[in-house]
Amino acid sequence: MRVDFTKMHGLGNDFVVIDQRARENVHMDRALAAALADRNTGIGCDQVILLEPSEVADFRMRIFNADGGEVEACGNASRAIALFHGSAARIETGGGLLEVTPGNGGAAVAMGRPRFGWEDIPLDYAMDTSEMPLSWDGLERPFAVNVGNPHAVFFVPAIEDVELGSLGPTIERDPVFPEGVNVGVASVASRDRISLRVWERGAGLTRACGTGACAAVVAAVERGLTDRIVTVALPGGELVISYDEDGQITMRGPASESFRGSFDPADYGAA
Ligand SMILES: N[C@@H](CCC[C@H](N)C(=O)O)C(=O)O
Repeated sequence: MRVDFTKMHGLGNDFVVIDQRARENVHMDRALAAALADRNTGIGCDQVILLEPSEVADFRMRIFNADGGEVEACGNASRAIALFHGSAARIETGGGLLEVTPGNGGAAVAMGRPRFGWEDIPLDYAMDTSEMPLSWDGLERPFAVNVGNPHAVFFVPAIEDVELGSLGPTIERDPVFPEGVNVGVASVASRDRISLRVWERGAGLTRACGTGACAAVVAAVERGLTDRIVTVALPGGELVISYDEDGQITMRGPASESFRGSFDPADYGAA
């Protein structure tokens, strides 16, 4: 049995998309997702995305990180799926309902409202999430926020000076984050522009992270560092994030498709 997939991209974040809205083609689990995502022996991607029917929205999007773990949200994949679907849609995710509108070579995504409670991130114990009283090798006092998935954002003078490749995994797996965390380092260039690098939970250093961009802007606005509409420059390109007075986050940016193919799950160890 062969399973069709589409390779999609959002600013260098890349996805293997499997559409199971009409019927289930494959049972996805941690081992199969990790095997498909492997860049040496699999198709290669940052996240495997599964589309399924939904009872509460137009369809459901499931997200598996490159390590195979299933997670709640993926901003860049949301734009890619808007493009794949081809028209405006409401999408059910583990992190909440998203509204996507394709256009201008990408999409706008209404990402919902951020959550700031320590139990919502989640953290292991109560503390001020807007300035966590912790540090890791000079990276200190992150802003923790859940934008559908958990993020810790550190504001630093220069993002390229941070050893994110070694500090990222340490912070991601610190017991203070019982479900792990995505780690962002951000620098504020002006009231409407920041630069950002992200170590993604379960995927490592990626060229862009859409939810990371949302988290960084929410953190910057809440700390009074920027206005509410901010261009976020990531290694893979730019996103525009707005965080309105009502607390709603909207992400705008590009997405693309590169190729379609098929695979036999048995070649990746699936029964
Ligand atoms: N690439 C993403 C985020 C994917 C999930 C994340 N690694 C997590 O574990 O929460 C994005 O564009 O938001």
